[in-house]
Amino acid sequence: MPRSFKISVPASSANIGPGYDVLGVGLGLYLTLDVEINAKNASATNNDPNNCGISYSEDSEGYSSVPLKSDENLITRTALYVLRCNNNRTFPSGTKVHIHNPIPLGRGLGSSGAAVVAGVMLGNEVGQLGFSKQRMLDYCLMIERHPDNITAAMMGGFVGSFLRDLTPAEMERREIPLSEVLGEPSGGEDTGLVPPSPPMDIGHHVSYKWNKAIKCIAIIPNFEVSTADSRGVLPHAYTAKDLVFNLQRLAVLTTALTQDPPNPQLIYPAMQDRVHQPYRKTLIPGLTEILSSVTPSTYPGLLGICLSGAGPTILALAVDNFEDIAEEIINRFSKKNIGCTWKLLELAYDGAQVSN
Ligand SMILES: Nc1ncnc2c1ncn2[C@@H]1O[C@H](COP(=O)(O)OP(=O)(O)OP(=O)(O)O)[C@@H](O)[C@H]1O
Ligand SMILES: N[C@@H](CCO)C(=O)O
Repeated sequence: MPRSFKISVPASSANIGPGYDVLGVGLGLYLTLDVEINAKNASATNNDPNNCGISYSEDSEGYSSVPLKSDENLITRTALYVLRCNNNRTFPSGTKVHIHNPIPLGRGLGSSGAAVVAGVMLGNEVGQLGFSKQRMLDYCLMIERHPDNITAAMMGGFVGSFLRDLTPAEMERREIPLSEVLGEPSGGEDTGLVPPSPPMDIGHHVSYKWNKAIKCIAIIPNFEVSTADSRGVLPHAYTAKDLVFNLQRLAVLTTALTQDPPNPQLIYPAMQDRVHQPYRKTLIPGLTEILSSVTPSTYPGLLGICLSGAGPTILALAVDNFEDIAEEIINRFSKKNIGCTWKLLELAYDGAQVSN
């Protein structure tokens, strides 16, 4: 039976300063998948062994580099994971997925989180599995193992999340190497392996309010930092002083961003961090100076500034003066010979959606 639907998933910015692996906001920049299932048109799937033809719009980020084989592309690989956990080896015959991706890859705007959420939703839809968003988050967490980007992408808005304690057996299932969860690209062979299903209700989250006057300025440098590399430079242990520094700010920030009018004297210091940003300066030239020198007193309208996710994008929250704030940060990066683009984004309040 021919069927078509669309999946849309927002970009996201994680951490928001002190909330490393905890806070995230969905951003109004959407990865979209136009999906067609039409058994009569099977040739359009490019003879893919999993029955799935993939195309990207030419203006998509990563257009010339993302893999188009269903067992290599992060979106369809994730969908195959969900399907194979649920007794389907492949996509339905004649599945076509056309992707439009405006989210820059490897820049700290949650491109992989959006791809994983889109992939889980795709598996859920084509397999007609009927999972709730909460259950789909479990699948996402088997792939992207920190909850901040995927919760923001799935649920939208401003969210805080944590992972529940797992039993030893659940822990073993969740810590299975990613290659065994997603399967290695097999060159077309179906290995027949059934991947591990996720434990139930791994992620817990809460949605905060957000003062809608606050806009997000994303200043996006022209180089990539992979999340894995950016996590690799972090220490394994912290002093109590540094942890308390972050906890105090985290507690204040979640409410400060709801207040009307927003108070820059509260928000700016509450967005400081000692857990990840100081260590990531080795990967992002100029980071420390940028974070400390663009302030609400030099740029009225600015509320706070931080590294977006694992970087290198800088996220500035502001109610006014957007262009001047962006230009100042772009100028500071240009002194390090780094070019940037910038976007003014609203929050994506609704999160990931499927529509007909
Ligand atoms: N739309 C997409 N289609 C296919 N692969 C994608 C897509 N989006 C992201 N990816 C994969 O995810 C990788 C980027 O993931 P990574 O976690 O390093 O960065 P990010 O998600 O953009 O940043 P952050 O997690 O800090 O917000 C890309 O190099 C690509 O392999
Ligand atoms: N919390 C994550 C977000 C990036 O995926 C990090 O900072 O590494």
